[in-house]
Amino acid sequence: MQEGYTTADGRKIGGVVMEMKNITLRFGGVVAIKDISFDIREGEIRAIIGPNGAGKSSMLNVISGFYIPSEGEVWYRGAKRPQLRPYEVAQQGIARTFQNIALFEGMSVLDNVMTGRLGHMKSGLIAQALWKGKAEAEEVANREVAERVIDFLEIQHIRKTPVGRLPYGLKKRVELARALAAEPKLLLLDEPMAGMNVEEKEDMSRFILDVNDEFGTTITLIEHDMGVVMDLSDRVVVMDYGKKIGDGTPDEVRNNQAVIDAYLGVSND
Ligand SMILES: Nc1ncnc2c1ncn2[C@@H]1O[C@H](COP(=O)(O)OP(=O)(O)OP(=O)(O)O)[C@@H](O)[C@H]1O
Repeated sequence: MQEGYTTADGRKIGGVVMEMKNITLRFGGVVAIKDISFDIREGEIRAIIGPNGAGKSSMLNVISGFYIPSEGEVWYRGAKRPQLRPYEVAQQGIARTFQNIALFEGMSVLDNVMTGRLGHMKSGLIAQALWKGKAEAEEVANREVAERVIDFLEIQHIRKTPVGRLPYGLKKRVELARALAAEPKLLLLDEPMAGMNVEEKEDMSRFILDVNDEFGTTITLIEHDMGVVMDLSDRVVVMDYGKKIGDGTPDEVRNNQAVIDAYLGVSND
C-alpha cells in the first residue's frame, strides 16, 4: 500500500504522513506500548481501538509529542522526528482534543475557538504596540478562520455563551472547533465519543466525516467503543495489553480472531 489506496466509498487516500516504527513506551516497570509499528496516510480516518488499559492514550501521546518513546522512531512527512516539545509538534500541523475536555470554562465559545489560532499569531506584544494596524489585520484574519469553523460545526447560536454553561456534547464540539481552528494537517481525537448519548455520538460521527471530506484533514482517533469507529474509519489499529493485535479495514479487524478474543476478554498468552 505504499502509493495509497481508494476507499470503498471512492475517496483517494494518499501516501504515508506519519509512521510509527517499533514504538515501545515504558513507565518504570510498566510497558504501556510494546514494539508497535503502523502508519497513517494522507486523508484517511485512522482509528486506534482497544479495551481498557490497552495503551491507546499512551500511543496518542507519543504521536502528539507529549511522551517520548523509550524505543522506536516517529517519522513525519518523510523525516524522522527529533525530540520535540508538544508545542513544536503542534507547529508542524498536528492538533488534538482531549479525553477530559480541556477548555476555558469561563470564556465564550468564540474565545475558546480563538485560542486554537494562537500558533498562527505572529505579532507579539511589542509588535502589537509598534504596528497596531498589522496586528489588527492579523486578528481579523484569525477571527475569520474561527468564525468559519464555528459555522461549519453549527455552533453559531452559542458563540457568545461561556463554555461552562454548555451541555457535555456541545463542549466536545467546541473542543473539536478549537482544534480545527489551528487548521491542522493531522487531527488527533482522544475518545471523541466518550460519555455521549446515542444522538450526540451520531452528530459527532457526522462532523468527523464532514471535516475529513470538506478539508481533507487526516484524522487519527482513539476510541474505547469498537462499534462507534467501525462506520467511521478507513483503517483500524487494535491494541491489547500494549501490543498490536490487529491492523486493517474495519471488516478485516472485525473478523480477526485475536481482536474478537480481546473484546470478549479471552487471554492470548
Ligand atoms: N503516566 C503513566 N504512568 C504509569 N503508568 C501509566 C501511565 N500512563 C499509562 N500508564 C499505564 O500504561 C498502560 C496503558 O494505559 P493507557 O492509558 O495508554 O491505556 P488506554 O488504552 O488509553 O486505556 P483507557 O481506555 O482506559 O483510557 C496501563 O497499564 C496504564 O496503567
